[in-house]
Amino acid sequence: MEDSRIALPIGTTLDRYIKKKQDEFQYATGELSQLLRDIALAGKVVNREINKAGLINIVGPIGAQNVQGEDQQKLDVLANIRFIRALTKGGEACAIISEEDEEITDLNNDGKYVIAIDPLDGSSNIDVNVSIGTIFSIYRRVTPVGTPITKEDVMQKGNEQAAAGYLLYGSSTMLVYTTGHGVNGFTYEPSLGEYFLSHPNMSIPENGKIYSINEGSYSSFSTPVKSYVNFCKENSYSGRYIGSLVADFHRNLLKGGIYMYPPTAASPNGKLRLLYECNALAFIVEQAGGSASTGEQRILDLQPEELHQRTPLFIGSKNMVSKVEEFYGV
Ligand SMILES: O=P(O)(O)OC[C@H]1O[C@](O)(COP(=O)(O)O)[C@@H](O)[C@@H]1O
Ligand SMILES: [Mg+2]
Ligand SMILES: [Mg+2]
Repeated sequence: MEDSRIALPIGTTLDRYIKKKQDEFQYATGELSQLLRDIALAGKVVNREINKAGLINIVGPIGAQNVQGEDQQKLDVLANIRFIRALTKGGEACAIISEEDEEITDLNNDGKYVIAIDPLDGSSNIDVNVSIGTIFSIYRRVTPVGTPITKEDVMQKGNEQAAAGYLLYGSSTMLVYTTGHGVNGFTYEPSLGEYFLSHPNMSIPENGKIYSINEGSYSSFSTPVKSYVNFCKENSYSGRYIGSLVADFHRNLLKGGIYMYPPTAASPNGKLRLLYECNALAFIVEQAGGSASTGEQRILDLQPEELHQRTPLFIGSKNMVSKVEEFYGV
């Protein structure tokens, strides 16, 4: 017999939710909704491939490097193909910036939106069956529809995002997104092939006791970062670091915490990319009541100069991020 303590009524599907919000906020004429559906659909395909990755020879490196000199994994490349294909077929996107492509992928000049995407985040965890994700940002183009896209369309500040989200391929698969009216999370039910609203109006605790950082690089952290890490230890915070940004971020969003990727000897500007990693999560965290900073400046105010630009990132519970900024002297 079903236990009423654990059996939840299955309610709102992603499709129904998007439709309802579109009617409520009229945030678009339907194209933005369609883009979210396209991304959600590609996410289902990628999820299926990840689930059987070890069985169909798609784990491991592909033998090439991306523009940033990182070894591409087979799944990085496959996920990139899946998302680009879905966004191309949809017709709403005029351009895509991807971690896996050196240049902008030009699509339909009649599309109104520019997409920035990290198709597979947490590549080093693919082969070891640990949670990985996809991160995306959606911007409205600034040049007239029907004309070729320009640098202006692509190099927009994070605070211009129309929507942003991530897919987390974890112990369950989730889609979390915002269109600037709060953050909502949907859990994928594979047997029904549907995402259902499971985490409405997500908000991050103002204070947290989890810190996530690759402490192996401690010796090359700057003094403010070392001081903050020591502060976390003195206060007996829990150290939790999966090494998949999406997964670390998602845990901290639910529980309260901070994720940090500061400048290190190996990555003097930090490792994470502004356009397709940091901006999306910064928009989400702010919509959930948290903050995202370089240590000295709000992430969403940064003016991008390059497609694959990196930035230091401190993101999570508001009071934790302001404590880091205090150590920076902000
Ligand atoms: O191994 P490190 O240096 O701690 O870096 C881990 C970080 O690198 C990333 O894997 C970078 O993302 P990609 O896997 O998309 O390149 C983040 O997900 C993660 O938080
Ligand atoms: Mg990534
Ligand atoms: Mg990636």
